[in-house]
Amino acid sequence: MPSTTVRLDAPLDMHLHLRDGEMLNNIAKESAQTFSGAVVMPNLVPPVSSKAEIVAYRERIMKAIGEESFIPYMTLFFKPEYDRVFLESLREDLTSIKLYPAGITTNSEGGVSGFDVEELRPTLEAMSDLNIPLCIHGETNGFVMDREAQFVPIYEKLATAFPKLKIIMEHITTKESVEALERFDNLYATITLHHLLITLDDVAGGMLQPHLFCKPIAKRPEDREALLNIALKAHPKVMFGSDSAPHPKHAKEACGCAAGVFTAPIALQVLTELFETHNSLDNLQAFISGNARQVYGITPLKKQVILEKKPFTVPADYKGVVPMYAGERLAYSIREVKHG
Ligand SMILES: NC(=O)N[C@@H](CC(=O)O)C(=O)O
Ligand SMILES: [Zn+2]
Ligand SMILES: [Zn+2]
Repeated sequence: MPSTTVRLDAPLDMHLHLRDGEMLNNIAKESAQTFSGAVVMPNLVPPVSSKAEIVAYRERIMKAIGEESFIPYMTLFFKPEYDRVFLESLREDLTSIKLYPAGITTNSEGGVSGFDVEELRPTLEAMSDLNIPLCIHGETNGFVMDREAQFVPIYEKLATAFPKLKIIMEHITTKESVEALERFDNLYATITLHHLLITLDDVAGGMLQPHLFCKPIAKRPEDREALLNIALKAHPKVMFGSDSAPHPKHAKEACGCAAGVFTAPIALQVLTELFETHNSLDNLQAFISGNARQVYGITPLKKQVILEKKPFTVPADYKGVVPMYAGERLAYSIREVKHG
């Protein structure tokens, strides 16, 4: 009997941390081998915030991925002082601009400390005119389980004030964000793999699981349900964004565990199993690529990933970075990647 295979065309990861230096060289291929491209987050130390830094970071990424065909869709770290002339000068070098509230997540200290529309207007209007999407890590500094829901009014304020600006709610984790998506034409979202699978119970309900600790923290079963619901039907405003965020093992298995789940090497296999389990395989192509093409207006490199229903045991680590499901068996493995 022939084994079950699933073909994915040009998978895109619309939210990825590739890091820099040794980590970049160690992990970039884990995405570049199977994904056609990824939106690369700018939260380096210091953050990517000039044309020279974007261009140089892109070059370091291309060097790290070597022979693989892969497009890094570059982003700039949002600062309210960016003006139109500056943004015009690097329009061709970037895909979006990423806004972090100051101090809310890994390497976000230089982020935004207020959301006064008039203060942000010059930059956001210029972005709107230049058709540069705004990606946001949407959390307040309130109670950890409420941070994202508390940010929804800020999303709404921005979506109303800048109706032509594409605003992407990154790595959404709550039903409140899912509902906001429906209320505003210009709000979109990325959803991670882990937030489709886990709740806070998996992180802290038993023995603490540092490799599942991330920002935003995984929420309640009803939140996961709301995310699953729109992902499985590939709602046209949602895109896959792994938020794969590698940290060295010693920084995760530590007092003061760094936030981030490393999923790049397992994302396609696990998504395939998840969509199959829910009889939604027909929608996976749109979730993993089609919706992102529409929302961002991008044409990815041609790449076909053939997955096969054959167990794959997840390695304990990838060069010192522990992936989600380390040591466990997945139902699908990558059989082949075809180029062109
Ligand atoms: N998601 C995380 O928990 N961590 C990300 C930052 C981010 O995406 O917020 C990281 O850079 O480590
Ligand atoms: Zn984030
Ligand atoms: Zn992230």
